[in-house]
Amino acid sequence: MDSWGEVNDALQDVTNKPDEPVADNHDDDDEQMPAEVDKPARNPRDAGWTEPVPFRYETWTNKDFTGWASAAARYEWKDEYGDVGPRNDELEKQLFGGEFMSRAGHRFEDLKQSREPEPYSVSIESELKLQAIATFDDAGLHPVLRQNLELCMYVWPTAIQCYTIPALKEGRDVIGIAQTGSGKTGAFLIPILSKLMGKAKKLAAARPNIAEGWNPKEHAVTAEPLVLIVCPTRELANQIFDDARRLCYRSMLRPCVVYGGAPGGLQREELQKGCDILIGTPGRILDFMRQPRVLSLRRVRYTVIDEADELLQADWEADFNKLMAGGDLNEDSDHRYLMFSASFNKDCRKLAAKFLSKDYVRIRISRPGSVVQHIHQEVLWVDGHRKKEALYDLLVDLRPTRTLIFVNSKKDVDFIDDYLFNHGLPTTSMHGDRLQQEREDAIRSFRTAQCPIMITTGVSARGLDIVNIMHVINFDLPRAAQGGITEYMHRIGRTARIGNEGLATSFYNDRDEELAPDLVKLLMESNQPIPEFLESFRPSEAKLSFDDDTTDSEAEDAKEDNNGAWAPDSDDDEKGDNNNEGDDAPWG
Ligand SMILES: Nc1ncnc2c1ncn2[C@@H]1O[C@H](COP(=O)(O)OP(=O)(O)OP(=O)(O)O)[C@@H](O)[C@H]1O
Repeated sequence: MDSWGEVNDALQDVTNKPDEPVADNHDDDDEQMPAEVDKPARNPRDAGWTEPVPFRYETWTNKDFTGWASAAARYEWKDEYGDVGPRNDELEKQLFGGEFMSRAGHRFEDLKQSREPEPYSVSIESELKLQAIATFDDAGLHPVLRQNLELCMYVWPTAIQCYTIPALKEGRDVIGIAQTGSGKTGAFLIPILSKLMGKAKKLAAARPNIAEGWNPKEHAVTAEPLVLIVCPTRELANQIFDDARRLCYRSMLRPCVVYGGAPGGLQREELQKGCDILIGTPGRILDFMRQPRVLSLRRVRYTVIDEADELLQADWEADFNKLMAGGDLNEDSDHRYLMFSASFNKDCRKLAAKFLSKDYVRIRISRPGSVVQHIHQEVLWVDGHRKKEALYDLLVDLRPTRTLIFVNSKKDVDFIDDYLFNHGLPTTSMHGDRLQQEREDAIRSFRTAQCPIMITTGVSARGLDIVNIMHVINFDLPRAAQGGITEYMHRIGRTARIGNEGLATSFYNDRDEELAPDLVKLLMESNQPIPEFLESFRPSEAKLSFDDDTTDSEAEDAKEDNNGAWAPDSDDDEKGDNNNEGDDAPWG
């Protein structure tokens, strides 16, 4: 897309205005898709879209299939290596050579720490005087890790990395909050792996010398990871595993990933080859914890909870406690806990504090729950009965670009996918009822742009980092039960990552009114246009207020501080905005 003006013209063609009402015969509770209306006119090929590609049943349903994401190649250490392993050109190409890795965009400057004035607010809560690093060279990183950052083409640290790296160096527990796509994964992986690389030989459990051959019956060991990273979805676990494979390159640290839906046997075998960094979804980690000969958490030094506010929800308390207690088996008191997310309200903060040491450091870059400025947000009025035609029009009117479409139910994912596919658009789709092989195929074909349009539920709202998603479409806006405005923020954060720009278009009609007040505040905060039909939801008070993790004393201070850009909304404090009872249970 060349100009946002061009985008705007296309968007105007799509919407029907609320002042020209079209009869909407939908029962409010009826989530059924409407019957097909007019056939779309333009051909996707004329619009430049590639041919649709069907799901590869023969490949993915082959019982001998071994191409699971969890089996991806990683650097295998040999006993005879000294401190650094030799290069492996083939693997290096696979790990770093990809055109499918996100690269820093032209707005990356906005994410850096040392700009005056900074384009975001920074709040550090700690009795430590935390000295942010300005460059990776300031950070005293292990040389192998430093080289791996170069291979990743990370030139400058982002603000959350600038503060988290020294906090971990000081040996503190951390809550890290920063906007979507601002490098939070690196913020925990870089300092942890750098610290461990120097000591891996001393700390890590014994493992087989795989280079001499691998026979599970003879060589299998119990996995005793030094790092446990827990996250809510399988796709996110795989993505963190990919980052860990890159950053562990040429070191003896061996990452593994475990998640539901994929063969447990294959994952067990990888664990039994030795595992220093374990990434996974809670359900599968707990499964392996019940097999003490396969997995023991007694050596864990770092437990990281990614998307922590999602995993801290009350529904998951029992499992969460078990996971955290598993790590406590480490008799050594030197065990750090870290929690990260782009959203964190006050309730989460209270819960989180129960698991962290008293002197934990809280690092907040920008307001928790805020949206990066380089997402262009558009809200269009589209009546329920013509949403799918509007979606088609939008897709063929804009220049083809990688597009992620969110709907609120699994049934509608299937429906919209069929509709667009049958009208010649190159779609794929994913939701929590799909077989794991279908999920992995969908992500792969979306990532490689074989199918540049993916339709999905909230299961893809958090964490997913796919290069060049230029457009996120909320076919349905999230309901309160699906996380409301927090979910909206995570969904649209799949575009405009690491300093790139992107567009988020949301279809709105009177069934979305419950979201309107929060949506308007978020649009105002991020300097986005407010459409006419949302004008009446503008807050009456001049200063915007939000439900975030600010404490009562900070709230008082903020009320007194008339210069502040934002302040907490004490009325909202009790609400808890993360009740994600949505469509897909996060625990894989
Ligand atoms: N310092 C850096 N320089 C360049 N690219 C980076 C840097 N740090 C991270 N990245 C890249 O930025 C992208 C986004 O990072 P990441 O997925 O960690 O974001 P996030 O803050 O966790 O987002 P979300 O809240 O959506 O989970 C990734 O592709 C990552 O490789």
